[in-house]
Amino acid sequence: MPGTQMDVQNGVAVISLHNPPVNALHPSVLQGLFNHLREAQARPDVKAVVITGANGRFCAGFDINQFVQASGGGGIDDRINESFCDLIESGPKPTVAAVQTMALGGGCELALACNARVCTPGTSFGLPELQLGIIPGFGGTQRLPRTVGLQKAVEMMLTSTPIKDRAALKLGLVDAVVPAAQLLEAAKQMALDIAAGKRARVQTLYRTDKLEALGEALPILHFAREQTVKRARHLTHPLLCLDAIQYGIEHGGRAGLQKEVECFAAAAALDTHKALVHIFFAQRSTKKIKGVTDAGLRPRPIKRVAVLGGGLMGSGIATACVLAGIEVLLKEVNQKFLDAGLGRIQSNLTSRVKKGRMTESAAKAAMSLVQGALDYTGFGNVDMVVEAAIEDVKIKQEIFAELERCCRKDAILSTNTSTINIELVGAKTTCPDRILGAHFFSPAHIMPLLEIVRTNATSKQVILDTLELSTKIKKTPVVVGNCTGFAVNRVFFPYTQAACMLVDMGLDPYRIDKIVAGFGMPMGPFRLSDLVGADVGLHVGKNIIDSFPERSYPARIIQLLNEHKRLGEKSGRGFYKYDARRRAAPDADLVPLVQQSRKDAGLYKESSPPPKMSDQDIAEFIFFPVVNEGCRVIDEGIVEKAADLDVAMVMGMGFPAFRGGLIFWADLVGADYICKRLSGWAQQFSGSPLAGFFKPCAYLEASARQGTKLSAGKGAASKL
Ligand SMILES: C[C@H](O)CC(=O)SCCNC(=O)CCNC(=O)[C@H](O)C(C)(C)COP(=O)(O)OP(=O)(O)OC[C@H]1O[C@@H](n2cnc3c(N)ncnc32)[C@H](O)[C@@H]1OP(=O)(O)O
Repeated sequence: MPGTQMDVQNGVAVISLHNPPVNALHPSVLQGLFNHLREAQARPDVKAVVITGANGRFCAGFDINQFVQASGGGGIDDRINESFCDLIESGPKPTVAAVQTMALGGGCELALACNARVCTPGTSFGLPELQLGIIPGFGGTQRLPRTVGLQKAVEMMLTSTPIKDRAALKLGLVDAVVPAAQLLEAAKQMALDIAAGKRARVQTLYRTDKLEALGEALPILHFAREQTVKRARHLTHPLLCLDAIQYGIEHGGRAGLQKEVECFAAAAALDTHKALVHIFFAQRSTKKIKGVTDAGLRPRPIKRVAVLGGGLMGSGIATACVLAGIEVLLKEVNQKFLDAGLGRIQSNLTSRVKKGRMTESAAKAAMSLVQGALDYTGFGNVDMVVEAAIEDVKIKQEIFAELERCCRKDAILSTNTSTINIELVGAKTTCPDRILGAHFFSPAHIMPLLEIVRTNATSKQVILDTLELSTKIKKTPVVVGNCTGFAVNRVFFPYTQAACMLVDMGLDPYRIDKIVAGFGMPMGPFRLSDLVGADVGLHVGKNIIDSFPERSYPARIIQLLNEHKRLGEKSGRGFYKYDARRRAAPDADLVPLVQQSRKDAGLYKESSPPPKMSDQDIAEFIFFPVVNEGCRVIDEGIVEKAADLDVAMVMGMGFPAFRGGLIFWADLVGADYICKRLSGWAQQFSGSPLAGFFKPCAYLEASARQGTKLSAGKGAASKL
């Protein structure tokens, strides 16, 4: 049961938070804390109080589960802030926080309310509430600026980025950093020193020495607001956070606390908060696979990986591995390609050094983990192979047959194919249980998602080991079933196809891109097509069309771009034209291609006006077919749960996290509405092959009819 414990020794009451694994502030922990504080403040044998966390961790903040269970901010109100002021910051006896490992969110706010803080090396301090769609609610908007200065506090809150012990010491967020074994003693001594008047008792809420003068503070806040509107124009809660900070600066910390409560409640009422909390838990639940992670197996460590192919993908995968300390054997077909592959890994590492993300010596150490190879010598030593050769079934089949001969009998054999059936890839082997897809997204050392594609034959152990690898190389894994496009590319195929259809219907591609970016995607479908390359688009599109001909729109414009060598960014022209710095601009030369595509499609006559469609119509025309395909993927069991698809869409395609992922968003819109709109378009195109593109699938229809949530999963919506 979550709670607190109190132990009084030599005049100091040590109160520890207990709620494994991260001592989150569950209401019963807060209740226990306040009860113990009241007791300690009243007891004559207590001179001072130390607050710490059990099991080597201080606290990761308010219990986020409460936001799911209780609506409207999980029951956070101004009574908690009053207790922080009256029992921790300004009670009769001084308080010191003894912090290990982490003080995040409410945990950091708790530490800030104490009169001093001591921590262990490596501890992180931060207020990451904004990443959950809320703002700090236990006084962080007031106490952090008064501790580290406004500029730094605003940066920490708006970016949700924690700082480490050394930086915290420099900024005055902690008073001392001591080894773990000395933490409690140091904190107790500091508390007694404050009680004895040997050390000043700091009540942060009333401090002004670290705050910039009003004339300096207001421009900082103004600039932060401008930047927020520019970078996160869909989000309100960062502005609410700035409102609370500003109010406190103008009216004092105590009034600021009141404003913080109001702003917190306003943020907590928004869908953004619900969506981001959903993503927080969904991201953690992708690692829990029924029948695999609960099967009592232990993951085998992967220390050596062979990567086949040193192209963009292979070199990115190799980079991700060496960054995690994994040895890599990079194989290429000839010395020239091998040198190019090694060069790419080196330049990935150099770029990290330039950005200050790693030291030169760390980059050198990482590069030393890579060994080049032109044949399969050395493959007998690897724990796993990731094949990233060209997308050709025959070549892949030969490679896998060779891998079975050269690798250990327990080595995992994976392919990074984005389109080819995994069973086909392994067809010429006798070890289907060791074969799976490890589908990385480009650039593989940066993109956070790893689709782990299992076939019916892939063993639990192999899936478990690959899950472990994903954690090691800092990727979020999503385990998916084997089908064309797997989860991400399959669900997203209607995205580009619907956008191309709109162009063929007479709409301007640049308007479409603007609307889709306005929806929250990092870029519109045409800008994305240019980034990926029209040649890649054509190749992937062909696979999709071959697999799902009854619901595909063969986008002629992509073919025309290929014919005219307008492959996108890499060739300087695609839907857009690009300058030397790869900045995109609309291109008038695209017009003849668009006209040709429209002529071929026969959906629009140049002499008539384009159809009248609002921005919302356009967004729905593009995203609702994507939802429809997502429903099929859930229904077919390609993903284990809808939340996995949400994570895959956010991390693989940049679907806005603040909308909670594809299916979470679709449920907010409503299955019934989506189904009606799709049926309307299917009707509009009835008699033409396009009707199939929009036809609602059985799962969506059943959800709409029965009023069940799309996220409820397979079986929830009976198709009868
Ligand atoms: C009023 C206040 O201002 C409001 C708040 O405090 S809101 C909360 C603010 N705090 C945060 O946002 C921190 C969220 N947590 C994290 O960033 C990371 O979990 C962490 C850095 C603490 C630990 O990361 P890591 O070691 O990779 O472990 P991770 O898998 O993320 O978490 C371990 C478990 O703790 C849970 N957890 C982490 N923080 C939690 C929290 N604040 N509440 C409830 N559960 C939490 C996770 O859900 C996970 O549970 P699981 O094992 O059942 O899946």
